Amino acid sequence: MAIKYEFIKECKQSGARLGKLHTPHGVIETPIFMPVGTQATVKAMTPEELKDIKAQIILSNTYHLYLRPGHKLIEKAGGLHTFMNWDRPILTDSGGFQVFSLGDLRKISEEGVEFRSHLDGSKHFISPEKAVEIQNSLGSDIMMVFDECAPYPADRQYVKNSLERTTRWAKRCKEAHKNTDKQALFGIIQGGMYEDLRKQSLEELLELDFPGYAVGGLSVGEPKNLMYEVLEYTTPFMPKDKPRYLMGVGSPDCLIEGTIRGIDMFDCVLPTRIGRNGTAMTSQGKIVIKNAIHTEAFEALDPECGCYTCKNYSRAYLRHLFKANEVLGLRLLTNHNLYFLLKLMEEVRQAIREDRLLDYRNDFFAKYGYDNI
Ligand SMILES: CNc1nc2c(CCc3ccc(C(F)(F)F)cc3)c3[nH]c(N)nc(=O)c3cc2[nH]1
Ligand SMILES: [Zn+2]
Repeated sequence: MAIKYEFIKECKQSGARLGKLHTPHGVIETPIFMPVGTQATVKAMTPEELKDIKAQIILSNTYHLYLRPGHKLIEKAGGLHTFMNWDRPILTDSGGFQVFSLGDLRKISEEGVEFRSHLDGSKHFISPEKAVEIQNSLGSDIMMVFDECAPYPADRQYVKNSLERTTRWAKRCKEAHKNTDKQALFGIIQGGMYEDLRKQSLEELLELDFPGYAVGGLSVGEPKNLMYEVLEYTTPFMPKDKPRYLMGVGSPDCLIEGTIRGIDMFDCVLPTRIGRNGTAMTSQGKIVIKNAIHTEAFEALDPECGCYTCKNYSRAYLRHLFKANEVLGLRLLTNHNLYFLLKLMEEVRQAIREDRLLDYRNDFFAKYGYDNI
């Protein structure tokens, strides 16, 4: 068995789940936030620094690594864990979302997707089988099926046709997946914002009996309340004894609201992306460090934060680094933002243990403000 999900308890106040995900590269406590490492690196962070802030699993990407440096090269290097010196769990996305959102899409057919590389415009073709082959070469602990993430908004007929093809592709991925004892393949539920189509997608994928399921097709520009609504009529029908991954979701409010609605795993580029352009998530809401008000602010970024950045540097220094375009600036802010979200999820897990996640949510928003990041 490549992975084993251990359900520990449900929060009496909110229905959120506490669990453990056992993988060949270690145990992951859920609910969990997964740092994004698109090109085999969580930008500006070394694996040791990721371990220091208690990152348990990171994400990487089939589409990017296939285009550069190539999955065959990484296979020759001994797989992605060896190549990037990360010996804890890795989850790879299948590339479907990236092809649709990054590549210059040529056309989708039953066979797969033809696209031009966003790097050099060269023509490529990814099929479900190819997406599985790439992830088998990378050796990730958790692989995702090749799916189509329908755009938002999209009309009902398009979404229905798309989810049905995604199910056929999921079946082909399962048949092409060789390394089942070491690598777990997760199904991805589509169906847009249509309750009956979500149910259809889930039922079709349940028949294929994946070890874990992701909720795809969300965080694609829809209002947050609509995303929450889709979760409310989808997660209750997902297997209780298997992990649930909400793809592309990671602002603080969504992590808490998603956990309350039964999600176990999250990812998001926000903490690393906004960290590189000088925005910090703090317990008092977000801070734009280049703002002049921080010029002579000699206090920590976040007085309540225990991270390396907040223990050793002032806002004035961080502002100076960003104004001077110094690399250390984005490293320190990335470190803080990742620590902030990982710490948030640790507090969420503790709140579930003590059956008080709704209270935790109210306290958090009272301080943080319900504005999103
Ligand atoms: C931002 N919103 C969003 N992101 C979405 C993603 C990408 C998630 C992802 C995975 C790995 C990485 C890596 F860079 F770290 F590798 C980066 C991002 C989706 N992925 C698939 N397969 N189906 C979906 O239906 C889907 C919906 C998504 N909404
Ligand atoms: Zn900090």
